[in-house]
Amino acid sequence: MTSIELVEPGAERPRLHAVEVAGGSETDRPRPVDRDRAAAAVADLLEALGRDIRSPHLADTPRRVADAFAEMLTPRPFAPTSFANDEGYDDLVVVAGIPFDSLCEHHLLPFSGVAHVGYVPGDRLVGLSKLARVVEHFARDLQVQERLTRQVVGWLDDELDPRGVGVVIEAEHLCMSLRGVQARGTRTVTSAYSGVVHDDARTRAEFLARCRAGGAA
Ligand SMILES: Nc1nc2c(ncn2[C@@H]2O[C@H](COP(=O)(O)OP(=O)(O)OP(=O)(O)O)[C@@H](O)[C@H]2O)c(=O)[nH]1
Ligand SMILES: [Zn+2]
Repeated sequence: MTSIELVEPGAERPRLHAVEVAGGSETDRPRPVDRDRAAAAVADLLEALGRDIRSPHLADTPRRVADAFAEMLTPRPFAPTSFANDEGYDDLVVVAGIPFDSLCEHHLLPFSGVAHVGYVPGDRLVGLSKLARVVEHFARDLQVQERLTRQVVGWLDDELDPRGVGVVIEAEHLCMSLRGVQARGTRTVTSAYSGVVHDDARTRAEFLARCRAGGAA
């Protein structure tokens, strides 16, 4: 079982084993946030954008922005505890409507929405809150929605060895609504499945029905 040490916002990012399983590697591992350097870069950015960084209104802005990004890129630590499935529960467990915020790796703008996470247990169950915590763990990174979706599936497969996993994520990307195409209100829906949720159409349909019951369209 993986355990996560306590970290300060902006300290070296804790990595769950599934990151390596689901596509990352030691070479992609982010370095700790250097807040002084980040603040200096924000000051440069403001100047490049034609703003007067000597203005008293902007005096603390570089530091605030550096702190905000450090916070948004640092998940809260958690211990992904699991326990024996003594009763032999063999149906879907679904936590629907888990709210999350992430940062698009293309524009550094937020994308936010809900994740629906389900699995069919094997020998182990996981604490329900951990399904929300693992979404946050992978969301607090520079992301694309497809990778986030697959990382949550990979983590559950790796951690629990369940009979199957399903994850659906619905989000609005501010880079699509505030700028560029300015398609306000559009939602991107991604999904990833493994095991019986992938292979068995009835199990997948039941998972999607429970997602809808939990708020999915
Ligand atoms: N597949 C995927 N694309 C994303 C995600 N977040 C943002 N994007 C897209 O990434 C693309 C980047 O496209 P580029 O053409 O390089 O950048 P751009 O000129 O800013 O594109 P526009 O947004 O169309 O103005 C855009 O189409 C975004 O909508 C994501 O999570 N998944
Ligand atoms: Zn974007």
